[in-house]
Amino acid sequence: MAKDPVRVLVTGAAGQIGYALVPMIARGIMLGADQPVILHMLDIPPAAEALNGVKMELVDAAFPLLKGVVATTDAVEACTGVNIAVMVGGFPRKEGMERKDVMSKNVSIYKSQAAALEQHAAPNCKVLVVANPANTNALILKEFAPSIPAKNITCLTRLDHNRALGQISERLNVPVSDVKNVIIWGNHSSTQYPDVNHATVKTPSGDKPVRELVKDDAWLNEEFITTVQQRGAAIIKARKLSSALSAASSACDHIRDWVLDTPEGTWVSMGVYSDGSYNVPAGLMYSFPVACKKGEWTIVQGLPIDEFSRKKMDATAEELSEEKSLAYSCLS
Ligand SMILES: NC(=O)C1=CN([C@@H]2O[C@H](COP(=O)(O)OP(=O)(O)OC[C@H]3O[C@@H](n4cnc5c(N)ncnc54)[C@H](O)[C@@H]3O)[C@@H](O)[C@H]2O)C=CC1
Ligand SMILES: O=C([O-])CC(=O)C(=O)O
Repeated sequence: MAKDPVRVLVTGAAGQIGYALVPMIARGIMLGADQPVILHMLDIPPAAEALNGVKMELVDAAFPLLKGVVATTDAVEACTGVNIAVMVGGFPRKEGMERKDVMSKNVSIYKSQAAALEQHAAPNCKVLVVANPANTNALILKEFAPSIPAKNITCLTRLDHNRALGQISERLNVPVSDVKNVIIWGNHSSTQYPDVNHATVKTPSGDKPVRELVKDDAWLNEEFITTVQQRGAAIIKARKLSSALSAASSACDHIRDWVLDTPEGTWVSMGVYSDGSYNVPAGLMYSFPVACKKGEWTIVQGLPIDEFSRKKMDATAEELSEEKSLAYSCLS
């Protein structure tokens, strides 16, 4: 029997990530090749005409799984009945700007959209915040939508996770699909800590630790980390626009794994509401290693943390605490 359609909201759908993301969703890349979808697309009035153009292209592409499109500038209409909300709308970082600079423009958007989601989304709606500052926007959304369970609100660090896999794959000249279990700890910012201490590569003689294969701790502890931390800025420098196709693809990976499970023995990175695991202060939206089963993520527990990692995990937590205070000061 055919499945009922799932309603997926994409905010900022007339923007660059939106333009890459909506066809991926309509093709089944986010929710599976047998899952019909109805797309809800929200943007602001100045982008209404462009949004309508995206809707026209979705019709023209004749996607078999796409059962309907709502394109609107009304947040209530956009949020009504949605099962999944991918929050991309906001003001992006431009060359030379730090994520802090985009804070005040974005947190007020997330406060008001929290209310629309809380009141109008389907029960148990899963939320992924992509727009920067992603962790803090997600935290504000959580704080101002108290009836949505905290575990349903997440932010995107899967792009950073995938960037880390990509760097290891290139360095070792192995397929990226053979590399797994890197971790992004903390903030989606240049203080994030990409950790390879538990990552492995599939080889003909079994899974081997990345450190053993790379045999260059200096590279792993310095250049690898800064390359991943600074990748967003490097893309902006090269394209004069921030990452879009990789961000869209990673957003699909994030939701797909959350809804359809991570493979046994594999974890991914997601920004989630901290419960104090790994001595990360509770109450921050912090990226952890998570495994997903039956639509629920759980933080992978018990990984040994060395002193080098501890310092980096604490530094990114510190930045998130500062962002949280700054966000509240922007709202007051
Ligand atoms: N977490 C991550 O890994 C990544 C996050 N980003 C962030 O994603 C966001 C989107 O990036 P792009 O698509 O490149 O930006 P963009 O500027 O091309 O698109 C943003 C869209 O949001 C719309 N928008 C603005 N305010 C809105 C509101 N209140 N409600 C609904 N829509 C609204 C704009 O009109 C625009 O169409 C940015 O904040 C960017 O920094 C980008 C790459 C990776
Ligand atoms: O760096 C930016 O502003 C865009 C982004 O979040 C990324 O590419 O990781």
